[in-house]
Amino acid sequence: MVASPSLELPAEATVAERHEKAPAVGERIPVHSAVCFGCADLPHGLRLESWVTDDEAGAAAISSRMVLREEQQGAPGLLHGGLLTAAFDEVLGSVVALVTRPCVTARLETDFRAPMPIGSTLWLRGRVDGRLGRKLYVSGRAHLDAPDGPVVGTASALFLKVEMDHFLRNSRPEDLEALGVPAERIRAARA
Ligand SMILES: CCCCC/C=C\C/C=C\C/C=C\C/C=C\CCCC(=O)SCCNC(=O)CCNC(=O)[C@H](O)C(C)(C)COP(=O)(O)OP(=O)(O)OC[C@H]1O[C@@H](n2cnc3c(N)ncnc32)[C@H](O)[C@@H]1OP(=O)(O)O
Repeated sequence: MVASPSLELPAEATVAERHEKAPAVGERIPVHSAVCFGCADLPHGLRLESWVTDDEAGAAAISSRMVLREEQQGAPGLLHGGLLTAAFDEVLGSVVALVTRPCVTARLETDFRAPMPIGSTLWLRGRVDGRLGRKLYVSGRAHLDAPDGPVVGTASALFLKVEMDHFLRNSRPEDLEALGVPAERIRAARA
């Protein structure tokens, strides 16, 4: 499958290794925010669980697991397609965060290859294929019911490194203050 031109890995891109402070191979990736739709243990969330995995080329890679629930249906008995894309956003965002942070999704393309029955488990993989300046090129695969089960979806994405100011300027002030960010710092970023 050929990705859109802006998602193609440039020849000058370099291998994106895990940051020295990132979790090691085999370790669970901690929930990055208690309110995250993707990884937090919320009644309405995807509840993805992720682990750091090994990669032949030394690139950052993860494996994730998601159980498909009744309330996630699109067609009867099948996962809503947008939720596979949301799952890839979480998985690919989490693998990028092993390299550098904070980053945001700029472009995300999903290929739906087979239906995903409710009650089954998705095993997703994400890998940072390369980095060029602020741009991180990532790809992912979703397998049904086993880490090496049939491939039901694939994804390619571009993430961009941003400064903390991105959140200081755009997140709701009350949410930032709840994280302990001083009101003065928020005001200064927005001045
Ligand atoms: C104190 C508060 C702390 C808050 C917590 C912080 C961090 C959290 C930590 C860890 C997170 C861990 C895990 C996360 C897991 C899952 C989260 C899921 C991820 C998300 O849920 S995240 C939300 C959705 N996401 C957005 O909300 C982004 C909205 N958007 C923007 O904010 C801007 O759009 C931005 C910043 C993307 C770019 O803006 P910009 O001004 O920085 O960059 P600019 O436009 O100059 O582009 C520079 C070069 O990228 C190329 N480029 C840009 N966009 C492109 C596109 N779409 N397609 C192809 N190429 C593109 C240009 O063509 C140019 O390329 P070139 O340099 O070659 O010309």
